[in-house]
Amino acid sequence: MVVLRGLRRRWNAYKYRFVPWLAFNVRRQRRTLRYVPESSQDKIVPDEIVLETLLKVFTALLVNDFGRHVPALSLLPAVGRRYAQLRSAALQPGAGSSRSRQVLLSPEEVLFRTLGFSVTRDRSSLLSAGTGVFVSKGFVPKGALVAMYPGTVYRKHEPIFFQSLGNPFIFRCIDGILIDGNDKGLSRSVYRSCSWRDQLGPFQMSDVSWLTAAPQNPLAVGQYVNNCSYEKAANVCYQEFDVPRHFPVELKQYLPNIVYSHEIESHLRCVVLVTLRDIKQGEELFSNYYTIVN
Ligand SMILES: C[S@@+](CC[C@H](N)C(=O)[O-])C[C@H]1O[C@@H](n2cnc3c(N)ncnc32)[C@H](O)[C@@H]1O
Repeated sequence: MVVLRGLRRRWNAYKYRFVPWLAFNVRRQRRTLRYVPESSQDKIVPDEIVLETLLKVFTALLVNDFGRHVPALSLLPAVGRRYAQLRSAALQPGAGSSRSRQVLLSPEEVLFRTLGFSVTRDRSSLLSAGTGVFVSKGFVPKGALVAMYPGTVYRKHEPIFFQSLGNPFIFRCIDGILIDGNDKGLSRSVYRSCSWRDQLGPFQMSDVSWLTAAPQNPLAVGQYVNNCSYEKAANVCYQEFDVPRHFPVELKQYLPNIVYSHEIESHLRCVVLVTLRDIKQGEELFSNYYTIVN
């Protein structure tokens, strides 16, 4: 009996890393476990709002990190001019005093000043669930973008077998696209290598800092959100977002996703986490691992 219970506990902790089990259950349970009604294909947050939110946060991060970007920005005059406009808009009276804006703030503080909350990783409130993600400051209203799911983006036929072994961070989109959000081992090396491959002169086309303990994009912690349970209902949900081609090149350095290969022209797939209800400071985020809105 004790042995059986032990085995069951180990399986419950392991099954989310077992890709065939995940694939089977996503397909089988999509109908019953989705938080959006079957009749509705609408996203909880429209794409335009997701884009607007990302642009707002990324611009604030760029403005805050001004010194580091001056050499790169001066190489592309058009981008430099756009950046100068963004910066002066951000420094206008009413957008915070210019003196306080000159000080380099932590990314979490920039997020708090921009969206009214910040999120961080910490020990989960669930026993033996490892790390989780918490609203560390402020308040997140229902229907807001609260985090991003970082990682390498694989299309169906692309080789992910070795990266997937014992990997609990593989996220499956409804159309079969996979996102590997593991910040360790082979997954980490693949992400870094793709990121170097895509670098455009001084411009990074993606953010590699989510692989560290101090991500420069503070939203890029969604891979650490734990699964809901009877006691802890889901308060966030996954939503797919394709990055439009016109996304500003100077802001791509904050995107925590990269495509594994460039075989065909396609949009970069991101997955964002959006809130299902108001979430207060100190609360942990919980998702349903089978809930995706495409
Ligand atoms: C994507 S990871 C989430 C981050 C993880 N907590 C960590 O510290 O790395 C998924 C893994 O977290 C653990 N986990 C997630 N939700 C859980 C829950 N409700 N109860 C127990 N463990 C959970 C399982 O080990 C699962 O394989």
